[in-house]
Amino acid sequence: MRVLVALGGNALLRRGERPDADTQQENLRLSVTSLAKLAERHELIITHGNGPQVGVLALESTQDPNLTRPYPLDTIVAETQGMIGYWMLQALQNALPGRQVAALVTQTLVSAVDPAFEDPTKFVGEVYDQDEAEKLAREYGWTVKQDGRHWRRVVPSPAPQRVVETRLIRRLIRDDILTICAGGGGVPVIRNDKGQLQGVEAVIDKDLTGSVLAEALEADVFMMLTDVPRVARHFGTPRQEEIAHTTPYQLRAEEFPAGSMGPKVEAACRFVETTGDMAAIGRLDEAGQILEGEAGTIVTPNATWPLASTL
Ligand SMILES: Nc1ncnc2c1ncn2[C@@H]1O[C@H](COP(=O)(O)OP(=O)(O)O)[C@@H](O)[C@H]1O
Ligand SMILES: NC(=O)OP(=O)(O)O
Repeated sequence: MRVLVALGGNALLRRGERPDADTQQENLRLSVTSLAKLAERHELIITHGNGPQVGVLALESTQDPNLTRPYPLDTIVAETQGMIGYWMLQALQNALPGRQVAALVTQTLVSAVDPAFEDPTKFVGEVYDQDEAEKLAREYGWTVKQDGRHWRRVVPSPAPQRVVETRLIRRLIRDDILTICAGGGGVPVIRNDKGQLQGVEAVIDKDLTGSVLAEALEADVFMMLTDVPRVARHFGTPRQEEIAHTTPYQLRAEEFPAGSMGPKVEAACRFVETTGDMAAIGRLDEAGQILEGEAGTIVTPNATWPLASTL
């Protein structure tokens, strides 16, 4: 089976950990164990988040006295693809000796007039208390918003339209190369009035890009791996109820938070509605069971649809 996996932030950083390189590399070394098992049996394409890392590099660039202006976000997303791509490449090569692995810098097309440019929603970087966040916003011209109990910087997050390097990725898959791509949702680009690719200041949601890429690559399964076992109704309340199997129709009747489960549910619905194939959301260490339909939240076109693993 062809499986596109979108790897959540906790594979790199657990809650409360400092974003040091060695911490993230060690976390990834453990995280790739379950991916390596999948890669032995399936055609795997891997994408990953970059929200915390974009924030670290953007702040570093903002505070660099040698720069006339901070590096733009498209450049910083490319930096995170290189950095996280390198960590993942090495972890996977060490877990799968002899296997060819590639980590690509890839771009994702967005619309230049996407309304998201006027309304930043994507959380990046560290969490602050309200006073500190507002001070940084004044100092650096950031927009900050509340994220649960904390405050964080937000940046525009336009809708992904297409991964520019889709054909190249397809060729790598055909050659049995385990490919890491579209990291951090991809470097956001538009086509300018001369028809040329040009970077824009944004961070695209990796799950939404994952869904677009999974469709373009004709993946059988689109799997989003995070730190909760299943999507839940009434999450975080005494009425919490985990969802084992559902459909886009049922999911669209519920509400999920914009900064976390919302984009995952939307990405799952879009993939299933467009392709008629299976999407899933669950824990990284249960990836194998999720593919068998024994863990995670499985999303299929209808309630009686056969699981991908039984086809
Ligand atoms: N209805 C829900 N069901 C399950 N988890 C939810 C729900 N609503 C919000 N969440 C939160 O969403 C988080 C996963 O989203 P996020 O942290 O953005 O993922 P990642 O960084 O792993 O891609 C979970 O850790 C959980 O706290
Ligand atoms: N780009 C992106 O969606 O990153 P996170 O998943 O880390 O927020």
